[in-house]
Amino acid sequence: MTTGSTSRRQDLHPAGAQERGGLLMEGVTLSLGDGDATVTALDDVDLAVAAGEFAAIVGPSGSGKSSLLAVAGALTTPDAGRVLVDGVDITRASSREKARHRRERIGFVFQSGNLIPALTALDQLRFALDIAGKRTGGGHDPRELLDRVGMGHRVGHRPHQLSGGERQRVGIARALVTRPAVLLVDEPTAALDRARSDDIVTLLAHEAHGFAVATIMVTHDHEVLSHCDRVLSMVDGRLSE
Ligand SMILES: Nc1ncnc2c1ncn2[C@@H]1O[C@H](COP(=O)(O)OP(=O)(O)OP(=O)(O)O)[C@@H](O)[C@H]1O
Repeated sequence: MTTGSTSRRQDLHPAGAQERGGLLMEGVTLSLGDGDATVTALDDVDLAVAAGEFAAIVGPSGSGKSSLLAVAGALTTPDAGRVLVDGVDITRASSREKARHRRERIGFVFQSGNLIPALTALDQLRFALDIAGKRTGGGHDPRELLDRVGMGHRVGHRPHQLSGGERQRVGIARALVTRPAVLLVDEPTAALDRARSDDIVTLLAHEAHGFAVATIMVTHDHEVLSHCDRVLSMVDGRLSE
């Protein structure tokens, strides 16, 4: 773990990474609920995650971590502030454009893979490419990517034929196959034991650096933080280093 000094960040960037914009959030504020029940889920949040950087966000339950991922992923529009993904302001986009940004520029990894039950590992990735309009170009080769994440021997398996760690590997490959600029990861180790949790977070760090993806992982698992380049804390909707 480092504090993310400039020199370290530059060291982490593979060639070409500087051409990508990563994630930038400026003055992001989000209120949820109505009337007396209104909660400030995000309170003037500033965050810059560079291409190829792997940042973790920790904080107590209800502090705003999921809200931050939702705003960064163009799922929720903030009340104020702006969010740039690879240089594009997603807060000003129409619903249709937001959906396109999500498909083309943003990858999501959930707690336990969230794979489609009927599809093989290979088809999970092909389907993601289809949805992003990248089946014939612009994405990674699905077989090569599955091989890279250690799943080359399981391409024909469906989710129920895979272990929890294997499902998570396929979920990570699926999120990366479209070559997103930003990868948003929500509690990826919640369903895994210690050894598999370390494997999965090591893989995320490797791919964030190798593919120059700005990666944000929300986690309650403090044991995996040593694999991250930066750790940020969220308390009452405010983010601090
Ligand atoms: N749809 C909603 N309507 C009203 N308040 C909400 C809504 N969603 C979340 N909140 C509130 O916003 C705040 C931030 O919630 P958020 O889910 O972002 O926290 P979190 O840090 O992800 O929590 P956890 O670690 O438990 O998942 C909390 O006070 C929560 O109760």
